[in-house]
Amino acid sequence: MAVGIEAASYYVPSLYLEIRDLAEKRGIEPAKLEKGLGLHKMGLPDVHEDAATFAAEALLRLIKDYNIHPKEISRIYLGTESALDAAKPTASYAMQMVEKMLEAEFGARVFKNCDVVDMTFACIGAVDALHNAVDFVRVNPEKKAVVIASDYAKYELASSGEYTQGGGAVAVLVSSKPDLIEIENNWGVAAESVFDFFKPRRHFKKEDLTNAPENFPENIEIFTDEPVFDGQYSNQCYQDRIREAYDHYKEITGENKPYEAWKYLIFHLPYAFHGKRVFTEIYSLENGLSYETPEEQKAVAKSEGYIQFINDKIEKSQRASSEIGNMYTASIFMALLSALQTSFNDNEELTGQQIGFLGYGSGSKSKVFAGKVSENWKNVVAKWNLFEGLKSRKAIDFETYEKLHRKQLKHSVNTNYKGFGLKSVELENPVLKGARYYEYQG
Ligand SMILES: CC(C)(COP(=O)([O-])OP(=O)([O-])OC[C@H]1O[C@@H](n2cnc3c(N)ncnc32)[C@H](O)[C@@H]1OP(=O)([O-])[O-])[C@@H](O)C(=O)NCCC(=O)NCCSC(=O)C[C@@](C)(O)CC(=O)[O-]
Repeated sequence: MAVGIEAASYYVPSLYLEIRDLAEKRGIEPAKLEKGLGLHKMGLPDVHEDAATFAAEALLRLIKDYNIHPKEISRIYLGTESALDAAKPTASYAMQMVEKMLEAEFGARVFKNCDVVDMTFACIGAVDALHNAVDFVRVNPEKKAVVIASDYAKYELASSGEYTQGGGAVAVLVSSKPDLIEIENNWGVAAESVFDFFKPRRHFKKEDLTNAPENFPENIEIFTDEPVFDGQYSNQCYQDRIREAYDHYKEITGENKPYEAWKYLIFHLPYAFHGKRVFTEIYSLENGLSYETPEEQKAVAKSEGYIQFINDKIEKSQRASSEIGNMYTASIFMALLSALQTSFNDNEELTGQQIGFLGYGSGSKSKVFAGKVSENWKNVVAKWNLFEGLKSRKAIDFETYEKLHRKQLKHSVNTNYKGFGLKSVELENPVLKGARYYEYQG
């Protein structure tokens, strides 16, 4: 039975900063960011936006654009690492926002019987959600599930992660009528617990710990919005995990060089050029090329064969990432949208083509799997207008960016915005302290 993605939609935050402006202010050569990492713009949430509003926007668009009856949705699985609360799922906030918008047409609490949950494993959480949703539909072919990937990738100012920031959401409808892409049931998996990138949630105090060792510092403050990370080590973990998951995929499928059959290779993209930079290892192993020394690795990356391979199989998936930045869980889904939108715009025919996916989440895990493009794919893509949509965002200057980052702005940059927005956070009432309230501004 065919199971996969029937429909897809996305939301990108309404503001952006030109990467050149950041490079200039931080004293970084713009060519390093543009030509080395493939960065052009950095997508940024306005004051009223967060992972919940991104998710709600993408979900509402999915329902409206494809005329989905919301009661047909049995499950909403949200992959995120930008959770707004450690207990109440971000999916529940998104669900409530969308329910309110649908009330006039479908009545109150349209998702009353919908199974809603968050899944977290850094950037691979939404691939896990997809994996689970696909399994769910395989067992229940008459049912449908929505997977949402929603995140805000925020790093410390002036850190090496700063220029890779971004955000947004992608929502997909998973069913046994996969009009966009059928997902095959072969999942290469590789996991290892490492500290390449993580977000410790507590402010540690020695007095709070019953068994604190003698040398435990009196008070450690760790802020939670921004990750603790080691950039080059995270690159290495990513490269190791995808190699292991790719090997596992080969073991499961018995295929020899699976990537050769893939029309596109869709990676988790922490920045646009990451996939093409790390795939050199698998490419070398598959083609019997030496990959030991840095010189040999450079030679593979610069070889005519590899450059042709990138142009054919990876480049189109990078385009949206260059304009948005890291979307964490949503990056791999956006890379798929980017490749399909480009093929659509170029009038290419993709029906029946196989697409390979290489997901990664820090901490760490990779999943490698494949899908087959369906006959109706163009009808699904026709709703996106991805690159046109990106043009409607508003550019901000560097000073505004820094204030936004430091949470120093009291009002939205786009006062006349249209869409979901955070209206208030309860600070006084002890039984509601921290509750977040959202409204739609039409
Ligand atoms: C990603 C890094 C490590 C990059 O770190 P970096 O130090 O900014 O850059 P680099 O030195 O690794 O690479 C710069 C590239 O620019 C080139 N370059 C240099 N100068 C020029 C010039 N003038 N003209 C043209 N090119 C130039 C240079 O040659 C090189 O290209 P190469 O040749 O190696 O391919 C950093 O940005 C970082 O720490 N980011 C945050 C962590 C991260 O994104 N890690 C990625 C892997 S882990 C992951 O993907 C998971 C994650 C992060 O999404 C989180 C999750 O799972 O939740």
